[in-house]
Amino acid sequence: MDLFSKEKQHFKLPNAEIIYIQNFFNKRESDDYFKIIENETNWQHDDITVFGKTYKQPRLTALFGESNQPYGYSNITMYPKPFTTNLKLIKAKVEDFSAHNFNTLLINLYRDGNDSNGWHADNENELGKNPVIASVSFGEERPFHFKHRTIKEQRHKLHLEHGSLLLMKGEMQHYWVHQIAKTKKDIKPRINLTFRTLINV
Ligand SMILES: O=C(O)CCC(=O)C(=O)O
Ligand SMILES: [Fe+2]
Repeated sequence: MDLFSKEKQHFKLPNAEIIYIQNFFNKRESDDYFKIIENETNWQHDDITVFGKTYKQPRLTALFGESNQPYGYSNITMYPKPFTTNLKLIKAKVEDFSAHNFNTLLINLYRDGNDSNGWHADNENELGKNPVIASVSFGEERPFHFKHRTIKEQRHKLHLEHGSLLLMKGEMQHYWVHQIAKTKKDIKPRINLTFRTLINV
């Protein structure tokens, strides 16, 4: 039955391919995974340096990997922990659906509306040329904004619902940037899992 309630949206945009599945996990699975991941994860709170000034990153993070290869972005180098049983289950389902293998998982915990993820692209060399990135969301729904770097009218917003899957493919990480903005609304925490494939560079 679950299959029929899944809504799949396919967005064909200039220089990007985006697929969104609303109920990739059902409500019960999503509630359970939210609690499990929130409690089982050893959250990190890293410093980031922007224009020579050091701040605490406005969210908590954790990295999981199939090897010991570190992953670095915005002056942060993260060292992976081995995948847990639950994270392996989520990864298997995402891989099955996307027909793509992932070896790395970056998890973000947005504790409240003050937590955010500024405009960026996931374009590090070790992600390869046109990376496929799979993003699973649990908890509070937050808008995901994305805009084309040069085509100014290409600005969009997708509400990433509890239990949803967002696939970013094609040239997206070269031509587009994305963000999770802060909000003044009184909101509950959100967990986002981004599966990536690191290559040896
Ligand atoms: O929280 C999200 O939905 C986006 C996360 C993200 O862009 C990232 O971790 O690179
Ligand atoms: Fe990102």
